[in-house]
Amino acid sequence: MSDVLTRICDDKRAHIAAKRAERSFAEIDRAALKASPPRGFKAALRREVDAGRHGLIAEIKRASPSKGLIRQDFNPSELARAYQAGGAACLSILTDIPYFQGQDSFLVEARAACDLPCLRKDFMLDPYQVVEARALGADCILLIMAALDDGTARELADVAARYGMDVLVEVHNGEELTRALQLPCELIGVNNRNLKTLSVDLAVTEELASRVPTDRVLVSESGLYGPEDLERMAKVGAHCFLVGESLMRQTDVTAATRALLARREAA
Ligand SMILES: O=P(O)(O)OC[C@@H](O)[C@@H](O)c1c[nH]c2ccccc12
Repeated sequence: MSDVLTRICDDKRAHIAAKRAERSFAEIDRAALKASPPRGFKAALRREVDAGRHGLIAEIKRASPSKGLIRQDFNPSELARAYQAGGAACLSILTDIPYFQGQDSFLVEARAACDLPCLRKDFMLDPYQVVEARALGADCILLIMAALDDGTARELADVAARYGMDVLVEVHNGEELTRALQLPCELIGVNNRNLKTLSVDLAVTEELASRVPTDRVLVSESGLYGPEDLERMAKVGAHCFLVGESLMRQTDVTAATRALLARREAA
């Protein structure tokens, strides 16, 4: 039986082939070159960390393979504005359709509704998707080391750089981290969720954090619910966070974002 990540990536390859038949590479390339200029994603996170604050990447995600439907009342523009008002530094928007009920239009709408840099959250396997991300307005893309060989990861990172986008490189174990550190990418995301089994453990960030050089920006991803989880991650040197479900389940997203970022006076 194949694992979740393998199934997602197999479906993604078929999806990319269909997209390519609909809209040629030359066409999306033209759209990418005309797109609104990239907002600095990495710079926005660094600004927060340098000011002694938590750098939050707040995620717009309607559903997931592990949780099913997460949010009923789902309006990407409103969510983007709510996250910005609550103090998020950046946004992450799921565009994968079959597993996350995402849409490319969610990225376009969310970005247009706020000033925050936006990550296209998807399973990137082909340069076509990277150029398409820029055409949709993305400021950053995600590269998942568990889904990519070294050569492809390098190629996708190079394409992103050529189009002025930042790259968040995601790892889940020491071997993937070693490979990620060979890439010319400053944002290293440690995913507390194993994408093959979907199990979550915050100890993953604790185990890997000390191996991330201080000139990189460490982002702890997944399974973070309250300020105490952020403080736990901050203790091992992670000051940036990617949070989805816990915020998406709240009625008042702005208040929830503020509460998540609130730090104890003594801290
Ligand atoms: O909803 P959570 O547990 O707060 O997690 C957010 C984010 O880290 C998660 O959605 C994620 C991390 N890496 C991914 C890769 C693909 C899809 C989704 C993800």
